[in-house]
Amino acid sequence: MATRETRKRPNILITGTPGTGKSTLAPKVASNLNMEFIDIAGEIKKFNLYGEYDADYQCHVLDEDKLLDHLQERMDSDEGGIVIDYHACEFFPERWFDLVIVLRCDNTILFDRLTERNYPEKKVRENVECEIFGTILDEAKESYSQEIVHEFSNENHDQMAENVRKITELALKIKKKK
Ligand SMILES: Nc1ncnc2c1ncn2[C@@H]1O[C@H](COP(=O)(O)OP(=O)(O)O)[C@@H](O)[C@H]1O
Repeated sequence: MATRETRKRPNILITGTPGTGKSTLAPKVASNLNMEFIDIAGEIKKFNLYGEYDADYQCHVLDEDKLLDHLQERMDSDEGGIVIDYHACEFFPERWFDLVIVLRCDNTILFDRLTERNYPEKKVRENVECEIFGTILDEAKESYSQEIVHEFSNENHDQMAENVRKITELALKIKKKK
């Protein structure tokens, strides 16, 4: 079972409210660092890692234990070098990550992005409120050591390019440390 001290290459979690740009940015970071990107949302669907059906939101609910079991072998490997993105972070084992990146976005920009996805009005509102309250950032700070949590605004393409550069730099610094 690898730790931050034993892992050959860093594992990176990109998190943030839905719509903050995780699935756009994470593959770019992985490619920049020649690391593996795991598409969590895709794997949940492909391997049916669901629990019960939520009638309110008319969708299946993730079974977190099934997801953790599914990821464990790769995430506990001494190799490391994995980038994942997910809109929650508190249920992953703290030992899995060397960097936790929380993407942020102005709530009006986020509102437009989520509306464009045709989310139901209730789901748009709840996600925008979550971003206003900084819920994901709070979860990250409560779940991981402060020094590995970084918050980046991700509102336009210049910021995305700058964020890819900064995250790459942070990851390479960790690699050099070993
Ligand atoms: N930095 C950015 N600047 C402008 N648009 C962005 C940026 N990041 C993502 N987007 C756009 O915002 C929408 C949501 O991005 P996405 O990566 O799907 O978010 P998430 O994976 O966090 O839900 C997409 O239409 C995407 O093209």
